[in-house]
Amino acid sequence: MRAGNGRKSATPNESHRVLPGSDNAAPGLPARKTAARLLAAVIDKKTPLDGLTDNEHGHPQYLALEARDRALVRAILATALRYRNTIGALIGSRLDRPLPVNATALAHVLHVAAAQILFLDIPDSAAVNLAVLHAKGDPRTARFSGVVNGVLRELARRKERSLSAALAANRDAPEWFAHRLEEVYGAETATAILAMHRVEAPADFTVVSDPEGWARKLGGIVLPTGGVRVASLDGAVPDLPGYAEGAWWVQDAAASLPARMLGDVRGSRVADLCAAPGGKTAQLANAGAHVTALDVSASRLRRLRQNMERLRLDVEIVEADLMNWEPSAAFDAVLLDAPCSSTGTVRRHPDVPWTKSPQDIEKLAGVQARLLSRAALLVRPGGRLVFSNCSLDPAEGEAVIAAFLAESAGYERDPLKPGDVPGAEDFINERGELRTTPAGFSLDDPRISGLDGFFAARLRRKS
Ligand SMILES: C[S@@+](CC[C@H](N)C(=O)[O-])C[C@H]1O[C@@H](n2cnc3c(N)ncnc32)[C@H](O)[C@@H]1O
Repeated sequence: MRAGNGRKSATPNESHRVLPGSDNAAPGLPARKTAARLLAAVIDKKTPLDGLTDNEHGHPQYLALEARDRALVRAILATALRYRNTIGALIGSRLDRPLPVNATALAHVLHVAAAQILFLDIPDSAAVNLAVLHAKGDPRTARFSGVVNGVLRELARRKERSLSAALAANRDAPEWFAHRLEEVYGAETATAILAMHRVEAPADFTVVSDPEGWARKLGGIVLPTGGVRVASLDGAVPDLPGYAEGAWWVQDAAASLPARMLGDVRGSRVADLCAAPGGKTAQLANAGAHVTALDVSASRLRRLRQNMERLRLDVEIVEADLMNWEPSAAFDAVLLDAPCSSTGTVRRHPDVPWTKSPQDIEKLAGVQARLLSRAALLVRPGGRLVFSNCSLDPAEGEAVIAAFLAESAGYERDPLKPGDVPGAEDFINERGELRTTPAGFSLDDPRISGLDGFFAARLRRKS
């Protein structure tokens, strides 16, 4: 199959004009075009997918679609990103020579179609025909429409034979990320983490009470950490039983652990810094603390307020930058769930490794160090401070804490002991810190296994 030669290859700067005669009204074509456009934004411009597919402020092309097509676009993109290298290798194997490096528009059309053919429940013929129409309608790809047709038909014809070998031969992550996981966790754990990144995460719920009852009503299981896990949801979260009455909130099992590391907070004054959208605020308020929830983002605080209203939890909400916030008195306990690279959430956000870089991790580690030094000033003598985030990288976790302790004589470790947070015993490291990865909670069925990657350390301000 010919990919065309370098001289004739398309340039990324060509316009997105639609060629005359292309069938723009074909059912399903706008969804495929949108998927390719958003894939380009993620891969070429490093734009996070969450923003592009936000139902209020998302990409205009996405917002123009009906709800069903939006869901299709999200499914195509999640699949195309989760299996990006496997898909790329299979496309490559059907080409005589690699695609020219600047033929990115063509690559995105092929990846969007291949994701459907290889992994989604969509007829191969529909995926191929729409990709060909798509290619014909865009001046950047029109001359490659024959290549698109040939490559995708071959891919569909041989998928039974080639897919499992390709899955075994490829790591579905950018090289920097796979390499870093291996360096930090060793080859075996890195492989297990990357395998979990291919699987859609289950839905986890933190319940106000009666986990067994809610597991039955939601069709799930009770996790060792006390939350409820459902393999996949039937419909939208607000339509589930218990939503309106505030009986639970959606929160990954790992994300539920840092707030519990503060211990018994009943009646204590607790500051949840970097609080929005409020999963940990809800845990602390539900446990009986007087919570001050602070965040710098007004829009994220709006979501926090709505969540607290639904859960009927009373918390003080402060919109401020932690770096210059001056509360009137110190707190009994402080939780700092700092902004991070989010590399622990790849199962839910498969764009993360493709949009983040080692430089982002380095920059975020600096932000975390500054926020931690600031948060440390807000704890009363003898009080506890928990620092957490959802990065898999020790530069944003273990190293931040080690550096903080090295220069903060007024603080000491308050190591986590087995039993402090029931169900988290397997995740306590030798320094008494919490470290989870998606390879944890490994059950027989991968669809109900795993948890987000999280780090949390507990410190005490010396009296
Ligand atoms: C990881 S999220 C917090 C998630 C939240 N703790 C939860 O469990 O739902 C990090 C938050 O930090 C906030 N943030 C970032 N920089 C901040 C700053 N300088 N001051 C206050 N909040 C900040 C962001 O707006 C974001 O909401």
